[in-house]
Amino acid sequence: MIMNSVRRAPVAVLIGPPGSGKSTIGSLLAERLGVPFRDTDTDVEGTAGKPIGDIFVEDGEAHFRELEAAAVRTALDDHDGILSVGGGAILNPATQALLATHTVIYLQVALDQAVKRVGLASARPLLVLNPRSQLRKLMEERRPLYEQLATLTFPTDDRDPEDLTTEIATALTTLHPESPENPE
Ligand SMILES: Nc1ncnc2c1ncn2[C@@H]1O[C@H](COP(=O)(O)OP(=O)(O)OP(=O)(O)O)[C@@H](O)[C@H]1O
Ligand SMILES: O=C(O)C1=C[C@@H](O)[C@@H](O)[C@H](O)C1
Ligand SMILES: [Mg+2]
Repeated sequence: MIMNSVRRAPVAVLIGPPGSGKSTIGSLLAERLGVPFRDTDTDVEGTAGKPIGDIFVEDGEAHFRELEAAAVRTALDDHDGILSVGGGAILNPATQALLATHTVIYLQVALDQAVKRVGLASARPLLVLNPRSQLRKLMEERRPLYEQLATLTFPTDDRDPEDLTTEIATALTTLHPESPENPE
């Protein structure tokens, strides 16, 4: 018997700047759709055996970006749920090319809200010194890439995470009505 291998691919890949809610909304969305959730930041930490902050300090950002590109490539091949990628993963040209063949959800956030949100969350090595100006700079640099790669875009400012998750789940069901996670 010859069996063709079935391609596994994420239901959707979440992109956006730090604090846009990729990890938070990604996890809620996966739960809502009954599929697994994966976050490449967590995969990179697993591979390196240490937190992202330590990778930046001990090995440098360039090494982190190599681990990140490999983690994204593996997850895109291997994961059939919701995938969140690190905020800067879209800077890598090979990753950009891979994402062009997937359903990509861009979570938008305004600078003010991103600053408040990252202030509440765990350490982010790129935002240790003057988080507001660092965030502004990276958001301005990356915005065109996020926009170019997005299949669907959702503003997240002043949105309740559960309500936003409902809106995204509905949009995904409309986009892919035949998917197994969307039974009639
Ligand atoms: N829609 C939202 N409204 C209010 N707070 C939110 C929303 N989405 C996320 N948050 C909060 O913002 C913080 C950052 O969210 P999260 O870690 O999900 O962002 P991220 O995009 O994964 O960031 P990073 O790129 O650094 O991994 C968390 O404390 C989270 O609870
Ligand atoms: O925006 C970025 O460049 C980053 C975002 C985080 O998700 C982590 O991937 C890391 O802190 C770098
Ligand atoms: Mg995250």
